[in-house]
Amino acid sequence: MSEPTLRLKGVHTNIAQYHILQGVDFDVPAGGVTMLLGRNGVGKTTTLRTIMGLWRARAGTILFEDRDITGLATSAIARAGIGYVPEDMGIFSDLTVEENMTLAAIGGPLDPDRLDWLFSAFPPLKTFWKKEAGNLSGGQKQMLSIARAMAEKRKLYLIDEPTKGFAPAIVATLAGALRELKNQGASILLVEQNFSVARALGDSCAVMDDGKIVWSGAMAALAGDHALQEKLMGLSVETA
Ligand SMILES: Nc1ncnc2c1ncn2[C@@H]1O[C@H](COP(=O)(O)OP(=O)(O)OP(=O)(O)O)[C@@H](O)[C@H]1O
Repeated sequence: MSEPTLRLKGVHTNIAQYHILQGVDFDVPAGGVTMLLGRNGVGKTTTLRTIMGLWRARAGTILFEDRDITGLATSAIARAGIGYVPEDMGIFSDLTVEENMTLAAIGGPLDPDRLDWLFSAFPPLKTFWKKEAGNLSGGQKQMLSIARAMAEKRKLYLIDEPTKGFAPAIVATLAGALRELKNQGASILLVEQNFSVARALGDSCAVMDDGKIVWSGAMAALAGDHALQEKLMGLSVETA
């Protein structure tokens, strides 16, 4: 396996008095999709937020391309080359789609070729370019949220439950865009409860329980072992 793009070593995070991450260790290989799976409430979102510096690790190390990013400001982590799609989408409802996209491009103006690609992946963004984001449907808001993280080429994308609650056609559009991003050579760390999407997109996989990684390996190995899925993730996995 190639050198990891991201490495977490013994990461502990507290939220208020609660000890949520209890020594998280895993690697995200360079290129391809790493799934972060596990039951509800085991710490997946907290892991992504800790990587982005939105929660502070109180112990442990986070290395991005061999650089220690633990303790850096979120803006510095983004500038280092990590894009983040939060579970709550993080878009500005009062601003237009265009303004949302323009603000997301932290390095300068939007690249026209990049924008053309995003329009082909997410056609509603072109249709509603001058409209307020608050007027978009839920699926279109999610497209905007993902497109914002993709507004500039990044080395690593952290994406939190992008398909949650959406109809199959929207799920297919979102998954198709993530596949294209992967085919462009990006590294993606993806939290996803829809096991069909996880199986279709994932190359490697880390499974969390109770604030720790309890299994890691090839996605194909987990996808082919129903007893292991049941043991690690129980009934929270949608196998449809
Ligand atoms: N702001 C907060 N204040 C207090 N506890 C929190 C807060 N955010 C998360 N937690 C707790 O931290 C634990 C881990 O939550 P987290 O959102 O990381 O889990 P998750 O694996 O992403 O779950 P889900 O699939 O439900 O999003 C949960 O017990 C949750 O209740």
